[in-house]
Amino acid sequence: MTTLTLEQVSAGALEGVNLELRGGEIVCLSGPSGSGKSRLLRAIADLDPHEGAVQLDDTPQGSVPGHLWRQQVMMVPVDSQWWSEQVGEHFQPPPVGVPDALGFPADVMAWPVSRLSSGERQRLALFRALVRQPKVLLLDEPTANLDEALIEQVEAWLKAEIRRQNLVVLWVAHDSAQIQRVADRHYRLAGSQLEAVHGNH
Ligand SMILES: Nc1ncnc2c1ncn2[C@@H]1O[C@H](COP(=O)(O)OP(=O)(O)OP(=O)(O)O)[C@@H](O)[C@H]1O
Repeated sequence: MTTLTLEQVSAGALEGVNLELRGGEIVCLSGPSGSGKSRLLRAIADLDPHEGAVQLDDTPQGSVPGHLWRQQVMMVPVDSQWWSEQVGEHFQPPPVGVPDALGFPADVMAWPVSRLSSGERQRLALFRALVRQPKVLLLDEPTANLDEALIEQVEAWLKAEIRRQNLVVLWVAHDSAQIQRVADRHYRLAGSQLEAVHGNH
């Protein structure tokens, strides 16, 4: 089973974070705006400098070039990046189909990226990350741009894929109802520390 280990990680205001995350388990992170949730995800993805050690199974983060690390430890930011004109050009090889839960018609791969709404971009960015089969998914508010009807549908799909692919998942969420539905563990950022939240989230 995949394990991601954080030992004495300090990034921004956060200090000395120790965490062990296991495949197939969803760990939610919450905390006030600006408390450092995205910054912690970026540190784990080797996108921001930090102190302390991050290790994926036996591989220390520093022993692998950043782009190769991120193939395994993949972050899906709230605002995803798109670099080609057509949606399908971001998927190599093109997927056989798009899961129904994401709510797209069959021709979505032929759509120009410029027509995508923020919610469509977010759903396609999640799909793009999952088809690349990383070992770790760092999800920054993955349903932030979705309407009520889609939130639970996308959540359920994500949850099923995470279990099926045994992914290690850190999921930043603000909505306590969502945390209740998806989290196996929940930590809140409080000042410079991560605080475990037990029972009723
Ligand atoms: N590269 C950086 N250098 C210096 N400060 C930064 C950097 N990136 C983020 N910050 C600051 O660190 C703090 C935490 O930012 P972060 O984006 O992690 O917050 P967040 O908890 O994800 O907030 P939100 O819920 O609003 O997205 C903020 O005050 C931000 O301005």
